[in-house]
Formats: sequence, C-alpha cells, structure tokens
Amino acid sequence: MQALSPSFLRTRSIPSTHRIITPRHPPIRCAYTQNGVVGVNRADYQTMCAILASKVACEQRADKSSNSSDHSITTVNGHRTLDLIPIGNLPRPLTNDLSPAPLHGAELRVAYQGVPGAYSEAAAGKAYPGCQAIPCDQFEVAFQAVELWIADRAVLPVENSLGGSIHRNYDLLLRHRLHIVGEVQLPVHHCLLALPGVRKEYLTRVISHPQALAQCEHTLTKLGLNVTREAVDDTAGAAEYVAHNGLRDTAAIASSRAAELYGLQVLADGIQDDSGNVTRFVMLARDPIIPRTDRPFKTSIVFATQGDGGSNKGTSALFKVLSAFAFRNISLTKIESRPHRNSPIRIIDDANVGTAKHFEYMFYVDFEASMAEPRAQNALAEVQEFTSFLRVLGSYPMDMSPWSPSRTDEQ
Ligand SMILES: O=C(O)C(=O)C[C@]1(C(=O)O)C=C[C@@H](O)C=C1
Repeated sequence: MQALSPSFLRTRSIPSTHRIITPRHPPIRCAYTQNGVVGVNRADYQTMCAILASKVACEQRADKSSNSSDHSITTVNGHRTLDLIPIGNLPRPLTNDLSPAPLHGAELRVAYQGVPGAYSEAAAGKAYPGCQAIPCDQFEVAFQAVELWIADRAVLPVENSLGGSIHRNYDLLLRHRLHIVGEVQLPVHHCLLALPGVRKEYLTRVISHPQALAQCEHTLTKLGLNVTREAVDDTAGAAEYVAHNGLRDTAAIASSRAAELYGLQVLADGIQDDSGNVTRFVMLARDPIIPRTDRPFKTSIVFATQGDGGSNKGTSALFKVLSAFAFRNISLTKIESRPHRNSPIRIIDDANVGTAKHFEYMFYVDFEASMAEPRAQNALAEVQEFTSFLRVLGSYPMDMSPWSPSRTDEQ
C-alpha cells in the first residue's frame, strides 16, 4: 500500500496548544455538507480544491526532480504528497463500481481519517491491498473525498469490541449518499510510545484518539502512570505530535508502525485492555455493489419508526420491524440508535399530559443476508410498513477472515 503524507486533506481540530504541523498549503476545511450544516457551500469547497490544486501543482513543478515520472505522488518538504488535479479535470474511474469490489486495491485511491500509521490506514491496506491510501484529517473529509472523485473508496471505523460504536460515522452515513461496499475487522494492538530515552516516570500526559484512550483505560491505571489523558484526532497523529514537538513529558497511544514512522520508542506493548481488541471498518463507494448469494453477505439499513401516535408508536413499531427479520430466521448482528436530528424531541399534546417529551431515533441495523435473497427482500417490504423512513446503506460481503490475536503485521 502506498502511503501519502497527510499534508493534503487535513484540517486538524485538536486544540491550538496541540497543533502538530503548520501545513505548507492552506488546509481544506471540512466544509460543504449536503444539509448545509457547516459554513462553506459545495461550490466554495470545489473552488478551494481547485485553488489548492493549482498551487500545489505549481510548487510541485518546481520541486520535481527531472527523473520523476510519477504524476500522482511528489515529494514536498520531504513529505510525499498528493499531486492534485483541478476538480474539472478529475479522471474518470478505472473500474465500473457496479461490479463487485475488486479483490485487490491496486490503483484504487482509498481515503481514511488520520495520518500514516493510523489503524484506519492499516484497515485500508487490509481491505484493498496495494491501494493508494489518502489521509484525511476528519471523517467528513473522507466522505467528501469520495463524493468529489478525489478518492474511489473511503474506509471508516464504525465499531470497536471494547469502545462500542463510533457514532460520528453513523451520523455521516445518513447525511451522505455513499454506499457500504464491504467491511473489514482489524485486530487493534496498542503501544505506549515516547521519545527515545524517556522513561515512564517522566510522563505527565498521555494523548491519543478517544477510542484508543478508552480501549487502554484500565491498563494505563495498572501501569501506575500519574498522567492526564488528552484526546486528539487519531492515534498516529498523537505519535507525530510527540515526535515533532520533542515532548519528553508526553506519551502517545498508537501502533508500532507509528513508532517506526515517527522515530519513537515503545515503552509498553499491547496495552489494550483486552487482547481480543478488534475494530470493524466499512468501505464506502459512490455506487453500490451488486448483491450476491454465493458467499455470506451482510446488509446494513437505517430506518425511523412511524411517529403517528397510533398502534405503531414507540417500542411496538420497533418490535414489529425486528420480528420481520426473526420470522425469516435472519440474524441481526448489530442495532444502534441515534437521535433523529430533524425532529429530536416530540411533544405529546395529550389531553392528559401536555408536556411529555419523547426522543425520536434513527435505528441502524445490520443483518446477515444478501439483498439478492428473497427472504431479505420480503423482510424489508414488511419493515417498510412500520417505518416512516428506510434506506439500505449497503449489501456487501461479510469479513469472514479467521480470528487472530491482536498482534498483526498490518500494524
Ligand atoms: O486513530 C486511529 O488510528 C484510527 O484509525 C481511528 C480508530 C477509531 O476511530 O476507532 C480506529 C481504530 C482504533 O479503534 C482506534 C482509533
């Protein structure tokens, strides 16, 4: 897998005291969203991409050595960067996304959140060996990279065996129109990293991604460290921050690959609270894949139950939806609820109680069946009767890779 430097799709949101690098080029701000939630609109965002692209292209022309024949990757300031092409000239994809996802990721550009050495980068490599991994500083930017054809796929964490769901990505799946085309499960093996020569006794602070901090919570206490814990955008970014700022009182929780990349020593190895620590990632594309029946498939849906106050209300509707799967022997592997952003609170204007408030939720369900199977189609036809909103996020091959302990070469 080719790793590109993070200097492109980056807008760090760590506090200014934690800022890691001053990017040479103005960062692309997480900007346009379809709901217009964030300040800048789509046109502005595209313009920014184009301006950035031409600036980078100009500077890179000067920087390119005469023997460089690679037009997609260039060295700037010692960092490998993406050679951007103005938006209007973006190349057409090499593959037809309606065909099954390729087994190998050669030529595929895969966006992930974080910087090189992040677990998401490892997940991109597991999902699409040989792909070109494109670091993005926020999940939203990874979605946008695919929507704007800067990347062909995005790989995003959705749940962890210790920390639970990564809610942000559930919300983004709903807000964006990308399709889930696959999943990978990655054993996550955390290390405590510090500058060479630093001892545990010197540490006053440990920084990492909030999920990683949560996954190591008990082990950090057991190590007897008298440290504050601070959250940053990703694990490898934490390692990079310690290294670039020469911090001798701060350790990062990250992978052993991050230690190698940023020249840190491993103070403690395997500090996740459970050796079976696994994160599940989904792969996203602009188009869905055609569901099949010749191998195990999973389907992910999101729905809202009807809030009509009649017989379908509340738990009754949810029960009916879930029984549509149970009656057909379809196993559910996951159910998650998230607040319904468009109507977060419902006031029941009853004759009796005029002030009662109920939260409205979106339900995300993963079930073990392919949309090519009649039983799955029938289940969804029935589900539709009890829902005010239903969307299939994707029907995709299940990750059936055999269980292996958390230490892997991918990290
Ligand atoms: O920070 C990283 O390295 C990531 O890839 C993100 C992430 C996550 O969001 O859960 C991925 C896997 C681990 O669970 C910890 C962090």
